Amino acid sequence: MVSDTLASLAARQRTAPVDEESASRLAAGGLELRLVTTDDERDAWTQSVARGFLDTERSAEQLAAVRERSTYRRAVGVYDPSAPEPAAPVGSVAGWVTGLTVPGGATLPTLAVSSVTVAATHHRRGIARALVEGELRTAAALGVPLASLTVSESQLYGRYGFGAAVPVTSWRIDNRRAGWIGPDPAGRVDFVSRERLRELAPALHERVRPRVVGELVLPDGQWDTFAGTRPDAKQAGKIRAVQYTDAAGEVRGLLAYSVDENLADYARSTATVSLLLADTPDAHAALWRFVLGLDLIGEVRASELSVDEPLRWMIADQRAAHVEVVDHHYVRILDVPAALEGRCYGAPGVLALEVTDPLGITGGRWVLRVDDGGRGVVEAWPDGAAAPAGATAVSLGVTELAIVYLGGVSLATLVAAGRATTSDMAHAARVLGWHEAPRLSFWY
Ligand SMILES: CC(=O)SCCNC(=O)CCNC(=O)[C@H](O)C(C)(C)COP(=O)(O)OP(=O)(O)OC[C@H]1O[C@@H](n2cnc3c(N)ncnc32)[C@H](O)[C@@H]1OP(=O)(O)O
Repeated sequence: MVSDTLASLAARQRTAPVDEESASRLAAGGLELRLVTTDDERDAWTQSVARGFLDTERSAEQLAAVRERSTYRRAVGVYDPSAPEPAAPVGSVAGWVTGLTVPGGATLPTLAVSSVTVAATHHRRGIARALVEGELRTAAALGVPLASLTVSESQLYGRYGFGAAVPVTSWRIDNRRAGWIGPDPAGRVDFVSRERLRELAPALHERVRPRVVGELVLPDGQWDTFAGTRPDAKQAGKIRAVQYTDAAGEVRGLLAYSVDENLADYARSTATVSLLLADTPDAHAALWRFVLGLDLIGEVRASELSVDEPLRWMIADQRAAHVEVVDHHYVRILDVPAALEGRCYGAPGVLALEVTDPLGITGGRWVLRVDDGGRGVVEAWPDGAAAPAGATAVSLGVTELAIVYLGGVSLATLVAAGRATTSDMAHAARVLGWHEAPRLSFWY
């Protein structure tokens, strides 16, 4: 459940004025930075975003569906008063405050950033930089400790302090070859309607999400995308929905997949899993077992799975699966002490941290003391003061701190890559590490 703090931060972020520094930087180039408020502005903004993401012009029905489902998001546009159609923004960004699961199971507020586009007529003039930096400063000023996003291109966001904290895997499985050696759970698997999947998924996700580091509280409207229940959904009828019910009669898992026929060899068609939500190991195993056993299917595809996905250990022939690791969920720390105190740690110890932030939002020096239970307390470490006796020194950029923040990448790896330094690599890596790989199961 979204806490009151999260809801109140989200409400304040939605209506906060645009960042003055970015507004004046853009004004110097003859451009205006504005919040999108009216329906007409929202529709024009949505059309610009669709074009920016190589999509088709939106129909009236699609615009209405977007309007109805995006009230939780703040939308900001950049306008060019000298353009022939000045009401159409030349730059866009959306952002909303939601919850991110961090090591230890706490849900911390994060500014989810999306829909960053700049018209091809106006690109490479600093518009995206002004939009992203402005939204980060606005969220930081409100006290939001983190920001996060998923990306179209990997090299765009490191310059703003975002780090690829949650790598995930994409799978292509030769299901005939794989061979099931996992469990055969006692519950039952049934096809259900997409509407039923839509109805059950939000509560099931909120049961699972606090246990999975890296997952976000999902805006309600996104479930319509998974279930194909938006009025404007494309090819919604391709989505097949399945539920797993345990022996006690409780629904513990949901699966959505679609099939593409192989016209050259019908018996080697492809099934693509778009959602596999499991509350128990039994539900997880039963749904994978079901999908790998589908008739007429020669390949099963799935993406946004953990780098440590247990499926690997439920198939007899691991080489039947081609697994690719991809960068997926990027995190930006906006408040180092709040972020560090929000998570738990892999081992006790004292770290003396020097963090640099090129945007000047949250760089500085802190001492992190982690107790035997893995809880961390952060103290200021003033410039010029010596580090506490016995502390392990760690020096890194805010991007690198974000990369290790969720425990998905070891500090030892970043040291080996020349992106961080420490006086005791093994100890610092153990403290900052976490026992489970993080995951984010969707794009936003
Ligand atoms: C969270 C999300 O929404 S991810 C989606 C990102 N958007 C897209 O992929 C849609 C298509 N692309 C676009 O709309 C634009 O090209 C954008 C938004 C990526 C960039 O917008 P621009 O206004 O051209 O960027 P801007 O001029 O502010 O450049 C900022 C920096 O990013 C760099 N940059 C911009 N685009 C790219 C790119 N495609 N590849 C590498 N670097 C880039 C610039 O060189 C500049 O670097 P610097 O300031 O460190 O010297």
